[in-house]
Amino acid sequence: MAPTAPRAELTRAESLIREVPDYPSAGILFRDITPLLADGRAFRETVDALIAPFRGAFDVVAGLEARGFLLASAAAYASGAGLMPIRKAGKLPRPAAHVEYALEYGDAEVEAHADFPRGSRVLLIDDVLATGGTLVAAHTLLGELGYAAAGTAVLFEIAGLGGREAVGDPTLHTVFRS
Ligand SMILES: O=P(O)(O)OC[C@H]1O[C@H](OP(=O)(O)OP(=O)(O)O)[C@H](O)[C@@H]1O
Ligand SMILES: Nc1ncnc2[nH]cnc12
Repeated sequence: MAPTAPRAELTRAESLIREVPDYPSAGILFRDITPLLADGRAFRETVDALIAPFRGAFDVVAGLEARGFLLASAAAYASGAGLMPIRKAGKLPRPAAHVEYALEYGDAEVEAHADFPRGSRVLLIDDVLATGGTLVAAHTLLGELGYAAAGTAVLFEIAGLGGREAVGDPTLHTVFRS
């Protein structure tokens, strides 16, 4: 696995995150990571930085639909771990667990298959932490499936919305924060 990039490289990657006011609704400052993903070097360095604290401590990477998939699949590939997609309700043919939750701009439901042995160590990855509703739901889902939380890694943490406190995971690692 690649070594973690120098801070200057990560600062450049962070500068690529675009702020979009009033999307998807009035009053929301949307953090758009697509320009960062469009830059191959920044994409690779941020994925490496996401998983660096958890090296050797997980068997599976779980990603939240949809933007979390982009990071989690790259992280799973880079680390040789399996990939667990946590999908919005109604997208999986044989969901084994289902959780409803609220996020910064709406409500949602997530589901997952039980394709890994109970006790598997799962690293949870998402792009943005806002209120924490999504990650709390994902942790509940992992618990219902009998998996062990190996850690939580997020690309961008929005401060001031209580997300870190809601998630309450001492391992929570965020590469960038507002
Ligand atoms: O901390 P929270 O308030 O829960 O918000 C964070 C979540 O919101 C976004 O997902 P969204 O459901 O908008 O899905 P998307 O990736 O399909 O855009 C983002 O990708 C996180 O998963
Ligand atoms: N402000 C925000 N920007 C991007 N994704 C989000 N998910 C929840 N709040 C968000």
